Amino acid sequence: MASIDAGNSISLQHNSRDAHTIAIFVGVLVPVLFFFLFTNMKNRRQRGVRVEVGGETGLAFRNSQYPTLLEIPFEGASTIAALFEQSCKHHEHARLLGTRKLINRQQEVGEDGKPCERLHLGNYEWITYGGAFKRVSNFASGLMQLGHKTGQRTAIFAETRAEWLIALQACFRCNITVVSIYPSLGGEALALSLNETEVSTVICEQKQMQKLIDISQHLDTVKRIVYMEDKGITTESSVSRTSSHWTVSSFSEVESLGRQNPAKPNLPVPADIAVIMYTSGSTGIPKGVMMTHGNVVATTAAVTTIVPELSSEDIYLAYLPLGHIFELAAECTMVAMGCAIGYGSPSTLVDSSNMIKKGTKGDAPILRPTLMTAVPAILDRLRDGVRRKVETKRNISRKLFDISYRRSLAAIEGSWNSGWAVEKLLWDKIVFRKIRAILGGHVRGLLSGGAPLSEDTQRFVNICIGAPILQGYGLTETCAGATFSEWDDSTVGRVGPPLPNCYVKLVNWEDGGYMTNDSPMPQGEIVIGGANVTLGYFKRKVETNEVYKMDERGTRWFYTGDIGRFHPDGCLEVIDRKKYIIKLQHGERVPLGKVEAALVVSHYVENIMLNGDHLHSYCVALVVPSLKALETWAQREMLVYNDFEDLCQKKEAITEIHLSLMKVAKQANLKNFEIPKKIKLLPHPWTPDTNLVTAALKLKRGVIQQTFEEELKELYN
Ligand SMILES: Nc1ncnc2c1ncn2[C@@H]1O[C@H](COP(=O)(O)OP(=O)(O)OP(=O)(O)O)[C@@H](O)[C@H]1O
Repeated sequence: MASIDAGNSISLQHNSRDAHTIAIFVGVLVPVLFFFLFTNMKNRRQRGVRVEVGGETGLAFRNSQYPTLLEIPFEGASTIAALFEQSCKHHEHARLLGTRKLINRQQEVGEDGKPCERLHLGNYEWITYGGAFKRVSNFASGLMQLGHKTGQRTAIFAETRAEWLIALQACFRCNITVVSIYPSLGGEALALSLNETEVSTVICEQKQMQKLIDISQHLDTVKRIVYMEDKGITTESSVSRTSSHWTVSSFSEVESLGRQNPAKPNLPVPADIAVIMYTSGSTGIPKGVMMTHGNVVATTAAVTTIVPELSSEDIYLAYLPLGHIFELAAECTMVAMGCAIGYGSPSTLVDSSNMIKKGTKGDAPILRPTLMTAVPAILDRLRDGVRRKVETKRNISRKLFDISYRRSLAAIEGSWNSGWAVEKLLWDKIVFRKIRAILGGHVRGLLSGGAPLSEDTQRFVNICIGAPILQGYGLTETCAGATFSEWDDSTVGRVGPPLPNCYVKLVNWEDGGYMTNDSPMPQGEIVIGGANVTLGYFKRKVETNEVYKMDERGTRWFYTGDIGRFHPDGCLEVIDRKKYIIKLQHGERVPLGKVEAALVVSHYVENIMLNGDHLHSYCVALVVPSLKALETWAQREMLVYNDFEDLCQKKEAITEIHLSLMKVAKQANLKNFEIPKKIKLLPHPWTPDTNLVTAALKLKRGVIQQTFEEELKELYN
């Protein structure tokens, strides 16, 4: 018995040891093995593949999932008008356009002591796809009734709002080409673009009327104005003053005119020009790009493949300028998939936005979007806002944030022992939930584009928002999209493989020394070919022929002037624009935009422009400091100063910001010659109104260099 007992106990011990081993194997090794397998598979996936194409010799890639180029999102949707009509029928009862109710406007005094307007906004009020289709049809009929003829052009001169999209779609139903104009455009540029494109009807916001009145003597072709009504803004006097020149009608008058006089649509074909869109103007005078319906639907088709399971369950927050192709393409994509679009603005986006009345809610927390777009400057601000908020917290909360951030970062970067589901849930619940609430708490994807995004910002926002930050690369000339990083690609600093609607080719830039046989990665000028490449610049044949080329196989190529490199998995990294890669006195090359994107990570920096040239051996920088960050530091240091302007002159402030720039430069592995040796602090913000940045918040280098010529000279003394 005893031996049996002993044997039993031994075999029991054996069994329990075996069970233990199995448990360890199943509980630890299997997940670890799976983790490595999965991570490897994800990281090794070939996202872009080589392709043989026509035209200039180079190295071309296409999207690995699409052997042939995608041109339309659905059967029959070959124009934006047809796509809109199909979607409205298919999603008739789903919500399409949401606008916040304006409760009142109030004049207050801002933090800087200047008067400012604050808005008390209520909930979103919605129009369904069916309702929007009726309004579009009515507005289209109304325009015809007013006397606007097919073949004449309209201009939309307004901030992003539901009526923008209604007017745009209405024009397309009558095959009218729309000229899109940024509301921040100054009088002279406004007159120039309206005259150049021979616009007959301007559709604007009530608040933009005065700008038109001021230049009315210089407008050669405008015959009528349709203004979008704004609650609480009166234009009676302006309307009567202009009536001698133009026919002036309100948006709702045109709709009701159309309702009473329905007209047959005159639908476009894919080759018709849908939009003449002006480029941002970051490198000079904006050029009008002619985009066909075919171009826009090709972009729409491609972008629908980027966001998984895009559907009428999705809510998109629209607030970037619709006059920029990035926003227009995003909204067309949302419409194609039946999503709801809630309108907001950069100055009312979150609770702390400068036009939101204290104690009331920003657009995002009310709308609770699932998808958003952003330009890098906005993501940088979001990151700074979160960092500032964390800094004001008690020591323990700060520590908790740091730990959770570090652990989440390690998980994303592939550490096997962090970021497991339970741990992730814990950090989400106790740390990140509050940050996510800033944008409503439901964002599942954020699309960034239009300019270089710093790796630090991309990662920071990705972790804090808990959603992928997809980076896209494209130009107005390529109808936004050329490449987009993919949903499951957790790397930063790259812009993904080619979109399924185009090829992306690198060609040698010998003068700059970027060659397709460079090692370890091929480099060169980025050339884009496919259905999204637009017709060219309006009335600028010479410039068009310089950068647009048709190859022997019928593919249209656009030479972007940007320099990039392809990673082994077929993803593109944009190095910078040719124009922005400058050579210093001793021949070192500095990609200004890329370096600025790394330096803007300093929490002291609101805006920065790096400057360098072949006459000097070092770079310098003009910096607009963040008022909040610099003043908080100055108070902590008990520095005495009169006002912000005075603070920006203080040696201590300059040194503090310079040190911070050097720190972030080191973290981003910048080379010594890329780091500015001297800096100048400028107290006034660079906004589109100052003409120092574009409507999409990109630097206008030429204008900045001219405006601060003296300051730059001083920095080189
Ligand atoms: N993800 C990105 N990373 C880096 N640069 C980008 C990215 N997306 C866009 N860009 C830059 O933006 C440029 C396209 O910008 P856009 O079409 O808005 O007008 P613009 O080129 O700034 O204006 P203009 O042609 O009048 O100077 C590209 O050529 C590229 O330099």
